[in-house]
Amino acid sequence: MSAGVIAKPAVACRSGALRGAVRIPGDKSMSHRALMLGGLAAGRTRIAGLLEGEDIFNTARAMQALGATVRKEDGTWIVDGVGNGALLEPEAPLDFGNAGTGCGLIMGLVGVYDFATTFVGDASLVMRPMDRVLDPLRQMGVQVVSAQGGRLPVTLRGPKTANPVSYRLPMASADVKSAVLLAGLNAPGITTVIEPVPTRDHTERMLQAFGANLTVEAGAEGERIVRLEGQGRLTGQDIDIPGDPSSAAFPLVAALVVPGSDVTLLNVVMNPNRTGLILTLKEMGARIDVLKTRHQGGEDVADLRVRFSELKGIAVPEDRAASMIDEYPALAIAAAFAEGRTVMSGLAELRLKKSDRLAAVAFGLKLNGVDCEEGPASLVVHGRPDGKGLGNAAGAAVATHLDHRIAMSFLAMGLATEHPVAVDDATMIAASFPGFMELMAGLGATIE
Ligand SMILES: O=C(O)C1=C[C@@H](OP(=O)(O)O)[C@@H](O)[C@H](O)C1
Ligand SMILES: C=C(OP(=O)(O)O)C(=O)O
Repeated sequence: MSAGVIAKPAVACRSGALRGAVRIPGDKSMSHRALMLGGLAAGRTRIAGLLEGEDIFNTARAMQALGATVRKEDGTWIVDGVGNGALLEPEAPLDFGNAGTGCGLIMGLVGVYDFATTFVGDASLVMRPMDRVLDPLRQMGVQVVSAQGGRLPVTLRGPKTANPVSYRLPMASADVKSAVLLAGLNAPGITTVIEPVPTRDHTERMLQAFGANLTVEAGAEGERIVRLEGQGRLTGQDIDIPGDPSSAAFPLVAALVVPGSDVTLLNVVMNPNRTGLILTLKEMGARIDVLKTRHQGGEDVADLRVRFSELKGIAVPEDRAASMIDEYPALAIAAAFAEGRTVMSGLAELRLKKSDRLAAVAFGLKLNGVDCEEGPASLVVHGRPDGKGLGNAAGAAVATHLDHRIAMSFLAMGLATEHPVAVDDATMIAASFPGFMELMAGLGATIE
């Protein structure tokens, strides 16, 4: 949210059983990539199911500033691309608002071009370290001017000809992997990314669908080696984007913790790099049925039937973190209603998201009566299955720090606590889940 926008507090109250079948909005990761590759490819890309969230609109505006045409016609987004290698110099700084992925990926996409591009963002985005993306770009010959630690505002100027690199990811990050691959599209020869821990692979899948020569090979000890041939032709595609599992997480967790609930979430991406939350909740005793598995937009998708469940705490395997990185705030809410202790570890990356999510979740849980311990990269939650005594009778609000997932997680929590749960600002929910309030109300949730 840009400075000057007025915060909109919200309160969730203990609700009766949640019931119904709902369609989850389009996947945010896929929506960013569809607009970027559509804007870059030669010819027309038609996108159905695009997430109409603020993070995505910022990517759409950036692609327009780089020469693509983006418009909506009869419910479908139509993108006319410039052709690989033919992005235009933007006339003004590109403003990514709250969106780290939009910003990081487009730094790769356009940063290697031989002109200057400036990147700006909101009060959350300017706090986020972008050096993780800028370091490989520097190796490719990009000149970087930035605030301290690679923070925004950042200005990039590419070399006459970019060096293709072989880059081993120092952290599990699909954003960094994707930025390097997108930069490699404009470098002669082969760009290689080695990821020690697999992360979401939507960039690889979509690049292949647009015609890029990209291969994935298994390396030693579970490494993935991605090789991309630069300067190839990309051709516009028709894409049908399925529902975002990271958005599904909120009604899913709400249905698990509100007694009597029986909810079906339609059309959810089931890419194995995105399903860590479902696996974890099932280990905790969640009744989640994965129904009608099928294929859409190059991904497996399914409907999820979710029923109220008696959950028990577990130790969440650390090596699962990348497959549920955005879902820990929602998982922490499920853990607040589980019998016993839930131990989440390997969470250093959570401190670098739209907010310091480890601190924000621990603060919100404590404010609402949940016993928890925050470590440098871990969170232990002691659950209270019936929600008795939980919530904040005095109406104190959880600080959301411009983070949509903190807002939605705590609103889901308040549906099953004895006292209401308030958040200081629900406006950021529009980043990823514009119809959240209406969707939850349709299921029977009381959120004001
Ligand atoms: O590639 C993506 O679309 C995303 C990757 C993740 O970030 P990292 O790759 O930095 O972990 C995730 O947190 C973000 O919401 C979306
Ligand atoms: C971290 C997130 O997004 P981004 O990194 O794109 O800002 C998110 O949506 O949870």
